[in-house]
Amino acid sequence: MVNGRDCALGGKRWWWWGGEVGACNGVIVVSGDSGVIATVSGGGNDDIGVMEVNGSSLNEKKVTVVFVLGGPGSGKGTQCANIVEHFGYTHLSAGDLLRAEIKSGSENGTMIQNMIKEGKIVPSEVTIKLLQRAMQENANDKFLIDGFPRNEENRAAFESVTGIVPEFVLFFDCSEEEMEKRLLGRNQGREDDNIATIRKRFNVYMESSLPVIQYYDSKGKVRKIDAVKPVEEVFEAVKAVFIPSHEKSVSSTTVNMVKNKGYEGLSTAANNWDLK
Ligand SMILES: Nc1ncnc2c1ncn2[C@@H]1O[C@H](COP(=O)(O)OP(=O)(O)OP(=O)(O)O)[C@@H](O)[C@H]1O
Ligand SMILES: Nc1ccn([C@@H]2O[C@H](COP(=O)(O)O)[C@@H](O)[C@H]2O)c(=O)n1
Repeated sequence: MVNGRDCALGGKRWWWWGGEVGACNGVIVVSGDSGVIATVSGGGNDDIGVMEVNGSSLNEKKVTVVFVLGGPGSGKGTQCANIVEHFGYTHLSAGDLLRAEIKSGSENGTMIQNMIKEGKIVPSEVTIKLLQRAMQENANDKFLIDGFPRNEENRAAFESVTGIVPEFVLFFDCSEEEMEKRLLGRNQGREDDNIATIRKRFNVYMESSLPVIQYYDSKGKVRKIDAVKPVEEVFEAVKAVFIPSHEKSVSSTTVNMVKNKGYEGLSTAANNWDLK
């Protein structure tokens, strides 16, 4: 599976990978299968990830993660931009991180480029490392992870390496016909937005990604959105998922007050509020 070692410490499980243990910044780490424990202070090497397993913690930072899934072209990136603006999340697109890795001249660049051209899924180890680094480098503690996990290997490896369980999974449900039309019209110069690669991406989505969505559905974590509708209508449905339930009930109360008692000053805002 993933390159790393784990061990019990203080009743918790810890995982580390990459670099030298002594270079890690102020975190307790474990030096391998023998269970030798080292407490490290000072130093600093961003390539090392140390996480508490079985808790949503990343380098001692508690994080909230929402996975954003759906077929290629279902509108994940478009809606993530809206969510960032309205709800203060940081958007991490696995595909964008992989494309940036190609541009950076990384040793994995050629392999990643070939996988993307073929619509295939890059090994989890590579993608998870990019996601971890992006979360560690960002001061925010709320992340939308878009286009990940793409298969069972992605899902299981992310969970065991980071210990992060998603808050929920936002699933954009869209017909293949509509997705194909959108991808062919996207016009962002992406090497994989051609009909041959699009077909391969659809096959990978059906065979490998849908089972992941089904897995989370069985855990009651999927929030399904009808993504065939226009952008604004899709976002109305997305908002209803992100607005905490207590806020919804407060606005519901407000609407009832407006309806029952005629609070005219509040009526426009309250009536425009989309209650779901
Ligand atoms: N609801 C919508 N209606 C019509 N067009 C849309 C809608 N949402 C997004 N689009 C357009 O469809 C194209 C694909 O959208 P987007 O890049 O957000 O999809 P995606 O799911 O992130 O794709 P990928 O998985 O390939 O990265 C873009 O050109 C975008 O402007
Ligand atoms: N978890 C992932 C996500 C993406 N890829 C590769 O990137 C391509 C483009 O992804 P988008 O989300 O930007 O459409 C995708 O087809 C894969 O080749 C991946 O390997 N693993």
